[in-house]
Amino acid sequence: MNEFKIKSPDQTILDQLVHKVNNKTKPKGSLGVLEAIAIKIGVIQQTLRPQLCKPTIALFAADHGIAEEGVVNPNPQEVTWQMVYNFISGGAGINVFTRQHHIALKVIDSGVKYDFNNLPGLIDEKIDFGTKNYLYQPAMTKVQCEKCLERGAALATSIYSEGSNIIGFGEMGIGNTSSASLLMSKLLGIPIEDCVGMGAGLDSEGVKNKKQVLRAVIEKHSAVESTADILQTFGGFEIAMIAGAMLQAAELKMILLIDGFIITAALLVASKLNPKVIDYCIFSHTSGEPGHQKLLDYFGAKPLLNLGLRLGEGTGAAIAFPLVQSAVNLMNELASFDIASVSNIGNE
Ligand SMILES: Cc1cc2ncn([C@H]3O[C@H](COP(=O)(O)O)[C@@H](O)[C@H]3O)c2cc1C
Ligand SMILES: O=C(O)c1cccnc1
Repeated sequence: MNEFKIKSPDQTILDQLVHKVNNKTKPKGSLGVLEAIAIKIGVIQQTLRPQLCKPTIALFAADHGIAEEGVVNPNPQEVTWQMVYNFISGGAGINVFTRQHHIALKVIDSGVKYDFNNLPGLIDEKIDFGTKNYLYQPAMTKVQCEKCLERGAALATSIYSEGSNIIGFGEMGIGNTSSASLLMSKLLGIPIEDCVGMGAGLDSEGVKNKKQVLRAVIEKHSAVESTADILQTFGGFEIAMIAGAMLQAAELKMILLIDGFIITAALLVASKLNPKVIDYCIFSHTSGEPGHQKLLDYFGAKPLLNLGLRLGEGTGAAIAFPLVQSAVNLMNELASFDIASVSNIGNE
C-alpha cells in the first residue's frame, strides 16, 4: 500500500504571515476566522502571496450492500445511479453551487450498481457493482480496499497535474451515512447509537430501526480492530477512495476542503492512516447530521458555516469556497498601514 509520506508544513514563515495580516488597514484580528484561514494557506503554500488555482470538487459515487435491506436508508438504491446522471447533466445541488463559484466538478464512479456504459463525463473507477452487505460479511475484500485507496490517490494526482491546488470532496451513495456512522463508532470508540442520525430523511421510528440494524453489524464484526480492517469491513468504495485522495492531496500540499458527515468520516479514516493530513484541511460546514458535531469535536474543528445543510455531494465545500477565496484576497489585496498612509497607533 502507498505509504502517503505527508510532511507537516514548515512553520518558519508563520511570523511573517501574522505580521503581514496585522499590518493591514483594519483593527487587529477584525477579519476573524478569515485571517486564520489566510495564514493557514500561506503556511501550506510557504508564501506571503497565496493563490487558489483551479478549485475542483471530486464527487465519488458508489452503492452499499446494506441499502438492499431497505431499513437504514429512506430512499431506494437506484437513486445513486439516477443522481449520477443528474450530476452529469448538471441538475443536482452540487452543479448549482460549482457553477456559481466556477469550481470544476469531477464525477467518479467508484462502484455504483449500474452499468453506465462509458457515459461521457463520468470517470470510471468502478471497483464492483456495490459493496457486500456488512450485516453478513465485510463490505469489501482487502484487495478492493487497497485498490480504492490507490485509485483515489491517482485521481488526486491527476487533479493536481491539471493545475489545481485546492480540492473539495463530495459523495453520493444511498446508505452511506450508515457506513460513516459505523466507521466513526469503531475508530473513535463511540457507541453506534450516538453516531446515527436521519441520513437522507428517516423519521424517528426509522432512526430507531437504523440504530438496531447497525448495532447488529457492530456486534457481528466486534473483533475487527485495525484501521485498514475497519475500512474494509464497514466502508464504502467511495469513502475509501476519498480517504486515498485526501492522503495524496495532502502529500501534494493541496488545500483540502472538507464537506459534511460522510466526508469527515472519510477524513477520520485518512487521519488514522496518517494524522498529518489534518494540517491541510479547511472544514467548510457543520452538517445537520448529529454525528458530525462529534467528529468535528474530535478534530477540534470549527467549520466556516453552519447552515443546517445535510445533503452531501460536496455542497458545503462548494458553498464555503468563496470565503476561502476572500481569505486569500485579503492577504494579497488589503492595503497595509504604511502603503495607505493610515495611522497604526491603536493597532500596535
Ligand atoms: C435524491 C437524493 C440526492 C442526494 N444527494 C446526496 N444525498 C445524500 O444522501 C445519501 C446518504 O443518506 P442515506 O444514508 O440516508 O441514504 C448519500 O447519497 C448522500 O450523498 C442524496 C440523497 C437523495 C435521496
Ligand atoms: O452531512 C452529510 O454529508 C450528509 C448528511 C445526510 C445525508 N447525506 C449527507
